[in-house]
Amino acid sequence: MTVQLTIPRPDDWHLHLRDGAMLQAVLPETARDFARAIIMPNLVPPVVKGADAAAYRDRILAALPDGMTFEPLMTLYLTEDTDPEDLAAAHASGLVKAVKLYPAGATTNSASGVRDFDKVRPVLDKMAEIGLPLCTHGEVTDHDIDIFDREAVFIDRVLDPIRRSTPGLRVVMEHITTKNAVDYVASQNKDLGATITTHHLIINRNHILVGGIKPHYYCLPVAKREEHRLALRAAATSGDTRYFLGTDSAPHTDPNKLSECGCAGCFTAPNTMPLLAHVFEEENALEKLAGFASENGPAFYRLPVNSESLTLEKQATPVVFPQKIETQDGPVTVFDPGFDVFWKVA
Ligand SMILES: NC(=O)N[C@@H](CC(=O)O)C(=O)O
Ligand SMILES: [Zn+2]
Ligand SMILES: [Zn+2]
Repeated sequence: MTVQLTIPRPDDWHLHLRDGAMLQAVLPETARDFARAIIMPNLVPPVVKGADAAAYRDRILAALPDGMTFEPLMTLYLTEDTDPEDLAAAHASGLVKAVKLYPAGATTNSASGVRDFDKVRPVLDKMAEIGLPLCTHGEVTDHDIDIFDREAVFIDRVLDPIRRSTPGLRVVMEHITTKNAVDYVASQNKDLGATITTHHLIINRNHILVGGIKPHYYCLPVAKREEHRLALRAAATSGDTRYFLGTDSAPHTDPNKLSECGCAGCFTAPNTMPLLAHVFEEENALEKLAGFASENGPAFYRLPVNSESLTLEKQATPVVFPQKIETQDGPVTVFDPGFDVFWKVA
C-alpha cells in the first residue's frame, strides 16, 4: 500500500535564486514544488532599492518556464545607506515583503552589509511602523568569536538589543542552527519567527568533518553539534507556528564549492520536500509538516495559505534523485542526505 500525504502547496521563506544562467537553471527546481519564495537579495551588486527589486523580480518571472507558476516575494538588502522612504514605498506597492540584514562579512556577498547598527536605526523604526519584517542572518563577524558561537553571540549582542530598542519590529531569525536560537524564540512573543533549513535538520558538524572534509555540507551558519540538530528537529515538528521552512537553498557551482576557499551553501531545492517528509516521519510528526512547510510562513507574513496542494508519496524502494543539475556556469551538486529516502513528490 502506498502511503500518501497531501498538504497545501508549500512556500520557501528563504531562497537564493542568483541571476543569469544560474537563475535559469535553478528556478524550475523550486517552482516545481513551491508556490512562492522569499528571494534573498545578496546578488553582486545587491538588491538595495525598490527599483532593483522590481527589476530582479522581472528577471525571475522571465526565467520561469512556460506552464509553471511561481510568485517571487522580494526583499531588500539593508545597508547603512538604505533610505527609509524608498523602502516604505516598495512595501506599500506590494513589491517588497521583507528586508534582509547581513552583518558585513558574515556570509556570501555580504560585504555591503551593516557594520554599525546605530546607522540603520531610522530604517528599523520605519519598518516597525509599517509592519515590514526584518530577516536576519544571525551571526556576528568578530574575529575573536569562534565560528560555532557566532549565532549565540549575535542573539545576545545584536538581536536582543534590536528587539528591545525597536518594539513592534517583526523579525525572522533566518536559518537557525542552535538550541540557543530555539530557546530565544521560546522566550519571545509572536513578533519573532524563525526559519529552519532542510539540511540543518539532517546534518551536524560531524557530517562536514569526520572521515574527510565534505564541502557540499559546508554552509553558513555552519552546522553545529548533535544536541543543536535535535533541538531544531524538536522545534520544526513542535507545531509552534513561529517556525517555518526556509530552505536557504544556495547553489554554487562545483568548482566554487570544491576549491581551496570553497563557497558556503547547500543546494536543496530539488529534494527538499521528500527529505522533509522523511525527517517528519522519523519524528512521528508527519501531521505537522503542513504547518511547517505551508501554513506557518504565510501566517507570519500575513499572506493567505496557497489553495493548491502538494502530495507526497512513500514508495517501497529508495527514490533516486539527480546528483547534480547542469547550468551554463557549471554543474551544481544537489544536497545528498546520506541515507535512503522513500518519499517523492507525486
Ligand atoms: N547559507 C549559505 O551558506 N550561503 C548563502 C548565504 C546565506 O544565506 O548566508 C549563499 O548565498 O550562498
Ligand atoms: Zn544567511
Ligand atoms: Zn541564505
